[in-house]
Amino acid sequence: MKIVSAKVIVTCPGRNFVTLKIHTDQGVYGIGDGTLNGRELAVVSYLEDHVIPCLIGMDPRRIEDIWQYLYRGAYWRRGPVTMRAIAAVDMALWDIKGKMAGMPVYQLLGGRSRDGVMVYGHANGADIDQTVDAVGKYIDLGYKAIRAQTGVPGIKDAYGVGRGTMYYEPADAALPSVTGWDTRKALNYVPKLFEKLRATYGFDHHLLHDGHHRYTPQEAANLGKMLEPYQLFWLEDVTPAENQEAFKLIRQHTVTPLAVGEIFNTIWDAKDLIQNQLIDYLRATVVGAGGLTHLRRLADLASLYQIRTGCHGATDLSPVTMGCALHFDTWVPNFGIQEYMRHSEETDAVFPHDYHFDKGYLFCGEAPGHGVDIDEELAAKYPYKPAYLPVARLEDGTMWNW
Ligand SMILES: O=C(O)C(=O)C[C@H](O)[C@H](O)CO
Ligand SMILES: [Mg+2]
Repeated sequence: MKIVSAKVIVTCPGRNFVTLKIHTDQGVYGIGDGTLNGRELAVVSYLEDHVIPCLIGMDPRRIEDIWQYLYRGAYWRRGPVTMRAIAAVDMALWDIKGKMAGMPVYQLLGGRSRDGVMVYGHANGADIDQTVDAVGKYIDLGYKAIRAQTGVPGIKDAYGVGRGTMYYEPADAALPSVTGWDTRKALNYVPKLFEKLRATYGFDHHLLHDGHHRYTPQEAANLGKMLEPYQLFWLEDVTPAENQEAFKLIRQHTVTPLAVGEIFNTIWDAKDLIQNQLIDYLRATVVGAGGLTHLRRLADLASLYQIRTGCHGATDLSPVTMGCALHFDTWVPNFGIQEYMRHSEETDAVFPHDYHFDKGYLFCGEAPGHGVDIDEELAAKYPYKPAYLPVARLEDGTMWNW
């Protein structure tokens, strides 16, 4: 069996997606996601100019060998562009293997560990009252877990407060828009949101919050401590994780569960965090961390330390990644939760899929492969549109982490 051709499809049904389609000499094809929000065309070039020429003639059944070939063979290891390109190939190859075997991907991974995949939705509002109302709407929709982000008085366009209630699309401008940040203001306000959420809805639902890399380790420890009475499911990306040791300081001061890793590319980004038990949930996902082949290595290492998975699932990850993630989540023994930011109707139409939401859970389908396809004719109607993530600056103009 051989790979005979592969192509990259870029489409923008409301936001940009990079999709790889690999064809084999047996008439079977596979689909993979390589979207890198705000830097999409770098992955397109990496795939078209440097990966696809090497794939032609290879045996698509050799998923592991092709992964090693693209990782070790590049010499230049890791990084978001390389690892997303590898992920796109990997997803397409698992899709092909599933179709050849007549089995859904979760069966190939080892079979079902659970009936459904618990997800969390994104509630946000301009202030505490609006955010509390938004959480109520998610509860009415049957969600068991909800991430809550609020606008903060005095902070321009605080992270997580989007346009619309069901979609949050931060990559919103042809050049990066400038948002603000002020830790003092956030520390004054965010705990009050969770106080009000618990007072309004009680403690039956899981609540989550994303610090989006804004706090220093000391500030993060302070926030974690202040949030303890509200029993969060997790506090995410509370400080940047390039320095994995930084989490020791946070851990010493708070029992609020910590999640990190949506920007991790490989197991090396998470190794010390995992082995020192500095986090509780790992946010790495299929497109970010080199596909299913590499993500399961991360999950296995994490399982030795009772750390559970919580795959990134924002809308910049295409339905192809969501499909793969749901097969992974259905299998992985140390599953924690799956993020689920709904895609727009236009996106869902471009990527027909067989997963579905019901009462706070997502369910992957039983179609052979990962169950997500691309309607190329429809995709062609939505050409690429440059869109950047925002940047963040402090009040005095200093560049900060968005
Ligand atoms: O979903 C989350 O937790 C995020 O932090 C979303 C990110 O801002 C988004 O994926 C950036 O492209
Ligand atoms: Mg996040």
